[in-house]
Amino acid sequence: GNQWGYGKDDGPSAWNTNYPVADGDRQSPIDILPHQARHDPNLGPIVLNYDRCTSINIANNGHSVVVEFEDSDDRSVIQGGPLDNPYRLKQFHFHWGGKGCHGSEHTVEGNSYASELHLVHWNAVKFKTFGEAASTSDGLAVLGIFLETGDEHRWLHMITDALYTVKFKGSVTDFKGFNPKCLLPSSLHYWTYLGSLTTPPLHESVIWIVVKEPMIVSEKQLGKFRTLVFTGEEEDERTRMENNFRPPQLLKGRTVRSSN
Ligand SMILES: C[C@H](CNC(=O)c1ccc(S(N)(=O)=O)cc1)Cn1ccc2ccccc21
Ligand SMILES: [Zn+2]
Repeated sequence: GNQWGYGKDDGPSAWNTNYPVADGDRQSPIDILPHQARHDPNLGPIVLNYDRCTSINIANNGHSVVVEFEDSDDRSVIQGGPLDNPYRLKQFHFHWGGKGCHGSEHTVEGNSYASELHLVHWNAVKFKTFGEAASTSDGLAVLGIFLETGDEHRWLHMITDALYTVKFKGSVTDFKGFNPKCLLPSSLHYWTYLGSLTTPPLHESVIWIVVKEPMIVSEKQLGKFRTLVFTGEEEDERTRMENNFRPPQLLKGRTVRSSN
């Protein structure tokens, strides 16, 4: 099939071969210029109702580590801000760099963060399935949170302690009772713009909500993400999972709005 990755031959610069939308008009991520963002007083706060969220498993899909949620009802939704409907939490995952390098996808005035967390939600009011929402304009809302290195994050160990169970591509293990609300920074002020999935198939279906305040994690915690490998247990080469980020794409005239 359309094998893609983050290497020299199958990485972001080659994606447009199998996914021509890679050169489209609303691709993500982007470099955010705060002074050029339009402050919109009509942009209300983001509201997260995760209190009854149900995490199911944690998996290595060969591109990142993903925690999946039960999304058969509105038990965990995001609403408000730029969103006209509540969007259901489907999964969250991370993008990160190599040791001492940066690995966020969005950048701010050309500056990268160490990593970026994506909480992926879909519009179950307008669409019957995640797949349908993922391939239709504004079917998805992704909340992006930057990770910056500093003190240890008091709750991230719940994720990093499980990473050894999903070292290889294709591994999945139970991961119940985790509420990602514990990962969020204190302020949810954000930038928002219309964009895309940042990995193939790169569908232009995402309302991006990028939180301004980063969460702080320790270098040691971040290093545990790099113990994962892109490759399957049966493959002989072990390629460390790191630098799984797409670089910023052209804005092509889009407006980035800013909550207060
Ligand atoms: C498009 C989908 C696979 N891709 C994603 O779900 C996805 C989500 C978020 C991002 S990011 N980095 O922009 O936040 C990137 C890719 C395949 N797919 C199609 C139907 C479907 C049903 C269940 C699961 C996956 C499914
Ligand atoms: Zn992502």
